[in-house]
Parts: sequence; C-alpha cells; structure tokens
Amino acid sequence: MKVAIGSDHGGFDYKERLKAVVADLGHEVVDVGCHSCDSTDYPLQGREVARLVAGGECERGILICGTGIGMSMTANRVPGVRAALCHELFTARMSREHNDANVLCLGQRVIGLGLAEEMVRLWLETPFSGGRHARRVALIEAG
Ligand SMILES: O=C(CO)[C@H](O)[C@H](O)[C@H](O)COP(=O)(O)O
Repeated sequence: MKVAIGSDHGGFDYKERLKAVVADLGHEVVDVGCHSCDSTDYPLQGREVARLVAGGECERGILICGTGIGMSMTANRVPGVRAALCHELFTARMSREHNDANVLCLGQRVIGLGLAEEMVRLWLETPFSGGRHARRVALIEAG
C-alpha cells in the first residue's frame, strides 16, 4: 500500500520513527512533513494527508500531533476520509474492522512510542470486516 504520513511539531519525533515501521511492513511511505521540530500548524499536514487518501493517491494515512485531536478534526472534514483517533490497540483494531478507517491519528504527548508502533502495525494489517459494517460505513459516506 501507499501510506501518507504527516505530523506537526508535536508529533514529529513519532512520525520519523513510525515511517520505519510502515516501510518495514513493505509499504511505500509518502511523507508530507513537517520536517523538523519547529512550530507549525497541524491543519496544513492534516489536510494534505487527508486529500491524498480521499483522492486515492494513497490508500491509508497516519497523522500525529500532540494529542491527535487537531489532526482528526482536520482530516474528518475532507469527504471520503474516516479518521480514527486511537490511544490503545482495541480501538485501533476496531477502527479497521468496523469502521474501515482510512486515516489513523495518534498523540505523541499521550501514548508511548512502543504502543504507537504496535498500533500502526495492527492498524495497517487489520482488514475491514464488511457485512453489516459496510452498510453503516455507506451511511457515513452518504452524509
Ligand atoms: O492539535 C493538537 C491539539 O488538538 C495538537 O496536540 C498540537 O500538536 C498542539 O496543539 C500543539 O501545541 P503547541 O503548544 O503549539 O506545541
């Protein structure tokens, strides 16, 4: 898969580490920035990743800021994006199985790096269950 990844300064360190996790699983990483710890504004990177996913250039997106909240708010405003803000493994798995989430949002100031890495692995490898959940996702998309 092609996986877009982006962060603000509050998520920069994890973005750099999580890129390796994504690549180790055999996926292509598209890094939209930011490219340093200098202060920036999360909607810039959040919107860019969301647009890549909504437009089909990338199949999935990963966004990291301090809490993940601003990134999820931003990404979910782009039609076609189903961004899930997750802090633990169960929610990360369910966001794929039940919600077909196409963007994962994480908070670098909330969770440890080891958990973030495990969540990314699980989230990328968990398929959508379909069935009754497909009807519900279609209802989300119908607006
Ligand atoms: O979007 C956020 C909060 O909803 C992120 O946590 C940002 O990274 C955070 O707001 C940035 O804060 P800072 O004080 O400018 O580092």
